[in-house]
Amino acid sequence: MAAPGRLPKSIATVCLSGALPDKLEAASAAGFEAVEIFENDLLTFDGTAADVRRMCEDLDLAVSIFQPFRDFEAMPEPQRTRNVDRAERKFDTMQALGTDLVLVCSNVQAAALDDPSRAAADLREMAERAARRGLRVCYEALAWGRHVNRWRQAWDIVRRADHPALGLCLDSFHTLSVGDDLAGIGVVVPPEKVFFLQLADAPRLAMDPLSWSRHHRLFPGQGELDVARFLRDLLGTGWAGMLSLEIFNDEFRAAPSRRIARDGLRSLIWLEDQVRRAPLPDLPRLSGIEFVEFAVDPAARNELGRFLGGLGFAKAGLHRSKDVELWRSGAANLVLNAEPDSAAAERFEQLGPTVCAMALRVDDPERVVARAEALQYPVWRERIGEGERRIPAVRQPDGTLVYLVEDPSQGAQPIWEDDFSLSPIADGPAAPLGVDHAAQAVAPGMMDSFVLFYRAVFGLQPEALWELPDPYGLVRSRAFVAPNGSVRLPLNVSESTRTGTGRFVSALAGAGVHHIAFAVPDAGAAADAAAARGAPMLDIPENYYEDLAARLGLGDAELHALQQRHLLYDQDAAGGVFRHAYTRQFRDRIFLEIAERSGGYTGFGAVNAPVRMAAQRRNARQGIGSVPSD
Ligand SMILES: O=C(O)c1ccc(O)c(O)c1
Ligand SMILES: [Mg+2]
Repeated sequence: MAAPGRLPKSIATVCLSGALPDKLEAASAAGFEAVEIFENDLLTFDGTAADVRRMCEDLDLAVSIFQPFRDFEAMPEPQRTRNVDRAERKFDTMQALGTDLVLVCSNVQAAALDDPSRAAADLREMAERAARRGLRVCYEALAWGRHVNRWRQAWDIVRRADHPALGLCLDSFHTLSVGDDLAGIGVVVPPEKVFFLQLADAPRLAMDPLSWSRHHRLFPGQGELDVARFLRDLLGTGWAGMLSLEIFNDEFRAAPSRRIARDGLRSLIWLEDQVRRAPLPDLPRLSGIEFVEFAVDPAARNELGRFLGGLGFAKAGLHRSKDVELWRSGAANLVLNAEPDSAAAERFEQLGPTVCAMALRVDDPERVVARAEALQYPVWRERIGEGERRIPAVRQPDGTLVYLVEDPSQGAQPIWEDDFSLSPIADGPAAPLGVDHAAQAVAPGMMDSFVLFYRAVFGLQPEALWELPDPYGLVRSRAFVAPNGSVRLPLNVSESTRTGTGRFVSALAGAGVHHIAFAVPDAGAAADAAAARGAPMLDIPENYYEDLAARLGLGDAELHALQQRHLLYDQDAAGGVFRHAYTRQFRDRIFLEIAERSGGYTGFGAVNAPVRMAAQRRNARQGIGSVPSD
């Protein structure tokens, strides 16, 4: 039974990959109370409807609905009579399945009559036949229905049919995709006549609703439709039924069903918070990336230390009880973790030197932990030594850790002082003000899991998607940004295994941070200092600067100053300017950036990414900057 406030939750089998038993197990393991049995999943199952019913019973799952029943209403004879026979046969199936509800979606046939009273009469007859067996029918307007494609039209027909066993099915996608909403629904539809509710989000795409719906639906919170408002409008009528997810998505169909099912449940928990039905602990107030942590062993640490030294990083502290070093430049912190028998060691054993974690500064770490746990994200607490601070972490969808540390600028004792013996270091010119952003490569099909994670746990907003041409394929990039701009996390994904992103993902069997940008007050001075230290900076071709001059009309002196330092440049419409430069790669797996923002620039220099990616490939071919990997 659902807790007070919470509503029971269901998921359509069509959302999940695998054979029907896999789908049911995944739904049950995630904690759903019910499943929509999608007819195709039954047709392709090698067993009877009664077998499905038993499986569901064993898994503690109710069958919330059987669907879809297509092209039923307002057909001319002889299809009309045939449809009634077809309905009786599906009622048999429903009874064997143990569900009392069937979904009829609006007719898409060219032969369908544009006659609401005929549609009403047909549905009334179906409802009457259903009622004789104790069954019920609900009617859904598909956004591409031949004559019925809005919920108000579907309601008009249900109202005319006037049968207690006939009600409405609402589906957020069909309503929101055509620019409609549920405003005012309470005035016309009694809440008890909404028999079923399907929830789906989607990205905004310029596409016909049918293709959009069949391939690109997402869980609530993963897309751009206002599903929360949709649900709020319905709850406002006093309706309190089951929340059911119905997502047709090509990536979901290919992904492990357990991850997708769990994301589905999380999306509904998040949505219940959005509509204040079952509030979660408040979102954190974020104030930056406190550190990025590398998994190393002593040898890799030496090599990585030399690489970091090029940007002015130096050892600034030693952990009191573990083989962990703090490297620092200005206000940017990097942790090099060689402690055996730790989460870092586990990652090092498998993947060699890589970023294994990052830490976000938040107002109250324990509240974030409570929020993450309520959303069923795993929480990690490393063992600690006497007198040391326990830093909790949440696991990202790829298994890497996000530590949560209290913001030292808000009066909290910096974690470094409890756990490290610190040795002061002298900062060079234009030392970092902090970590500007940390970019991650994610495996294809994982992006939407991250969208939900960052939005639901941290309240990060996904920015628009960039499509960046790498010499060997396309990289799609999307940044997640805190509302106050203090945390920026770009995520990159590539279907091609030959792009920089794709190679990183396959080499590292998943995902991780592959690029850390440090905010500097003056990119020119920082680049000069890096050059003086012999940092391996990425060469940028002359053509880039010629294009810059043509595109943005920069003066010769400014252009020369950029070119000399391998600096890239971008500006936005409001006059914000971005100057940045990259190092070559460390072992083909991580590179660093110095980044100067001015005039309120909020982007990442995405226009320059193709130039950077091509330069990285050129450098890699020339055998520079990429020490052979282990
Ligand atoms: O795409 C479809 O055909 C389809 C079927 C059933 C639904 O509930 C739906 O929203 C869409
Ligand atoms: Mg639907």
